[in-house]
Amino acid sequence: VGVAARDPPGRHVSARSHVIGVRAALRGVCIRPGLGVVTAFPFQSAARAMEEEEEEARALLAGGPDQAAPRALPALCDPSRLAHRLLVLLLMCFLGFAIFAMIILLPFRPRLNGIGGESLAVAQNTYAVSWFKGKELNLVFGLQLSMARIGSTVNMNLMGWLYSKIEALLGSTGHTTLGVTLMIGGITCVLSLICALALAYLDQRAERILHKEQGKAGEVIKLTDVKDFSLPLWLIFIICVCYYVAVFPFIGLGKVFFTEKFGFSSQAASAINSVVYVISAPMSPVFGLLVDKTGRNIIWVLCAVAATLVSHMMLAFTMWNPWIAMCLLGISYSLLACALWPMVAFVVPEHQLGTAYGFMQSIQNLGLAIISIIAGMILDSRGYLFLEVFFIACVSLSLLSVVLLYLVNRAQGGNLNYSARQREEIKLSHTE
Ligand SMILES: C[C@H](NC(=O)[C@@H](N)CCCCN)C(=O)O
Repeated sequence: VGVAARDPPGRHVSARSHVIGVRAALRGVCIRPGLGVVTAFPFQSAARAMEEEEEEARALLAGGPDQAAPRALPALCDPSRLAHRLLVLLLMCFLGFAIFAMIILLPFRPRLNGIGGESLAVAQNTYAVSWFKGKELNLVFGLQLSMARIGSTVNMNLMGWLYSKIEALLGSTGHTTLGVTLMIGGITCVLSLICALALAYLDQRAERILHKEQGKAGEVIKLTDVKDFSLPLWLIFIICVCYYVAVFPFIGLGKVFFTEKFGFSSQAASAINSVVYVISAPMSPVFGLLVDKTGRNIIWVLCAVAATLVSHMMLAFTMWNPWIAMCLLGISYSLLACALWPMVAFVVPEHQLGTAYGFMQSIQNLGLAIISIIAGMILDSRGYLFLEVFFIACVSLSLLSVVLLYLVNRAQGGNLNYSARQREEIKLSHTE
């Protein structure tokens, strides 16, 4: 490769031409080092290949706005480099941090945060896949979840303090103090907005620079895409609904459960009830990294759902210290969130990702709305043991769906359970 080369008219060409020569050689062209004499075989197609390559080189060297830019850009501004992806990741995380910090303030917090939080989550998931698929996707989901949890925790701890400071400053309680506190909390949304705008700009810029294809022929986004969703995707949805209905509504009713069944004080019940989210903040990125390094998403989801089942059984049928069960729930929930949500990206084409994630959130929330009502009714009429048995049934259904997903994926030769090495090999073969 390193031989001196001259093009046919005798002009010296740059090192890039060596590469061009070698590429041409690979296409069936023989180059005689030093002389720049090219023997083509077959001549015409090789000459065409050379012409194409030289045209490409000229465009690059001439500094065409799109083609040349990525080579000249510093790492932080180059969308194909890790440094730039990390910048994008930072924006994605702060987008979630701020909005979830604010959501926790809303008077209708239990689910009604639908318009803001859930739509944001769809956008965040779609950005994550678009920027990190085939790279650090599970870790990115873990980090996003972690930042959302930190946002909520910071907020829960800060807002009471802020309210009392404003109360002391204004010398009164009531709506003015509450309004000012909420107003200050709302500033976090401005931070979110800035992150969202920056992300939108960087995303469009990357599309332009990297020539990411948008809306190829036939790739129109339609709501009716839903009817074409594959069986594995539907199973992912079922796992999601059946799993989350046994976690979020349980935490919603958990405080009373711990006071009534285990005789905890109100403060201790609050502490144990929040441990699931407290664990998920540091553990989600760790599990995300683990899933990235090992692959095998279905197996991790299976472990997470099975561990959740054990945790609910401990809470239902034993009087063991409930901290053990709740810590297990926290760990398994963090693992599930990192391994389950990124799987969607493996079973739908990129242009349907937003629809798929939107649909997943919708049915998750529909399930949560219905099950929360049913859970309340069971609690009122039958008490906590029945309620726990109900949650155990939901998790068991989720477990069954994971096993089905494993079998379907295997039968169809799907990629959901590939090891990290298999994924890497496939990526390399596509690059080649
Ligand atoms: C990752 C998973 N996300 C959800 O459940 C979404 N519905 C987003 C929730 C956003 C806050 N309402 C999770 O939080 O475990």
